[in-house]
Amino acid sequence: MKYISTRGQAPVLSFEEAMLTGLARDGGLYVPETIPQMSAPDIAALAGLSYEEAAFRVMRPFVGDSFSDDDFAEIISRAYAGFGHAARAPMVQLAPNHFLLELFHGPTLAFKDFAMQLIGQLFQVALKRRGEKVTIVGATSGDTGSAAIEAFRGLDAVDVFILFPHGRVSEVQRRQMTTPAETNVHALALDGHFDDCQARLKDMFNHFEFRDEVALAGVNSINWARVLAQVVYYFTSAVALGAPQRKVSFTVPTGNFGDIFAGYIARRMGLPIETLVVATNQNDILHRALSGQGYVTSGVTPSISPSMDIQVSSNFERALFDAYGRDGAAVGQLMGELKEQGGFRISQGALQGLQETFASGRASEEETSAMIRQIYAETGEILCPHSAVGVKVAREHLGTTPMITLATAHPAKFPDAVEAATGQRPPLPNRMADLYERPERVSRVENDLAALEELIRERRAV
Ligand SMILES: Cc1ncc(COP(=O)(O)O)c(C=O)c1O
Ligand SMILES: N[C@@H](CCOP(=O)(O)O)C(=O)O
Repeated sequence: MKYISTRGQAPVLSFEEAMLTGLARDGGLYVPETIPQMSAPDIAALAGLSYEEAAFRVMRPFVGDSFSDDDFAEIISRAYAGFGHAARAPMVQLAPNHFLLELFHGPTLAFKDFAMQLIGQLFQVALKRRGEKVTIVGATSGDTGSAAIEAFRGLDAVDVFILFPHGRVSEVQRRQMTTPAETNVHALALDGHFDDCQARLKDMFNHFEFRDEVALAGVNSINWARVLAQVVYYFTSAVALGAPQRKVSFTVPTGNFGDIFAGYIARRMGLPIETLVVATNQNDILHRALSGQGYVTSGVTPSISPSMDIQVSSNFERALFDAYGRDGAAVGQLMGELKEQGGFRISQGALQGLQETFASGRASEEETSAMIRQIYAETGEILCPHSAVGVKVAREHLGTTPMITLATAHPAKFPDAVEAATGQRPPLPNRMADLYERPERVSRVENDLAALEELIRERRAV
């Protein structure tokens, strides 16, 4: 199995190389050269398996000879052992044709744990085998950072630096990043918003001298392995509702387009997904783009679903690559226009291709809050604001095909927004009950590439 860059100019890599490389050296994102297929009998055979067994079958073809069957099975088993629900990704029914896929039972209470716990294990095995050490730098709007820190804390072969937008993550998210005591973990509060954090991260990858000096690695959804791990729960949930005999649709609260892109990969593998609905908050660049208004950035507005306060949606590049017939030069040109002019027009043919798979919708702040309140009143389920954005948009797309909305975070990560909507303050799980008492360790940093690189050089121990 080989991986190629969306810009067509970087070396072709194996799964392990692509995982350890992160951003391609031409600035693009790695994608599989071909998408492995699962036949209807293959999909049907997932019914009744444990999450781990299903994960092995879905992901195995993408891994090639980077890991043996035994190693890969062991890695998967360790990755999900710490989840707080036997099903890992349980589903509840919200309405006759509408289901909620709860992806928040991992150690940091967000869907990011599904991928981050896995790549934590994959990195450990790969780095040990190679005798290498790396410096992981991550950009987060709140959840990726805490999941990465949890997955990599205390590991000898890794230093982890997480850039988060100062004052724009919830207190729980911040404390999850700033309270771990392990010295290989560094939380950096950047003066700016998430797009600034992600832009500086990509700048570091594109600054080869720095990248090579510190052995830079990335665990954002830049990293293909992150996307791959998220493909699994599309299969397990669809099969639970009758796939492959029965089609399903998904609505995905979306920011960086990684989670929904995993659904797109599941569909390309053969899973009968009718529609993938992109649900955005008021930072709605993806909804505007998919509605034919061009992909035009307009500044980030803080919202009650802060993890989705994103305007430069990294993985949309992967979708564009396919929509433009896998033409790396065309993608490179669009990304150049994005950088220089703040946006680009999507060609009619590419837009049509995207619209065959993706629908979209947005939720305002008031609509998000009202949806948390309404679902609590109707079902007793307390949604986090991101999941509420999803449910609101999903309800506008309900039809005869069962709809699965992804619940991407636990409501206790956003207690203020939830309490304002429902009057209920969701408690943290017992294992995190002292989070507010733990001492914090964080550095405030400027949005300045040279200063960030200097800080990382000084602090890294590996
Ligand atoms: C809770 C939550 N929901 C939704 C999203 C959006 O996911 P993606 O960036 O993969 O589109 C994020 C951030 O990634 C998140 O943390
Ligand atoms: N919402 C994310 C943003 C980063 O997304 P990623 O999937 O590319 O890591 C977050 O919580 O940090």
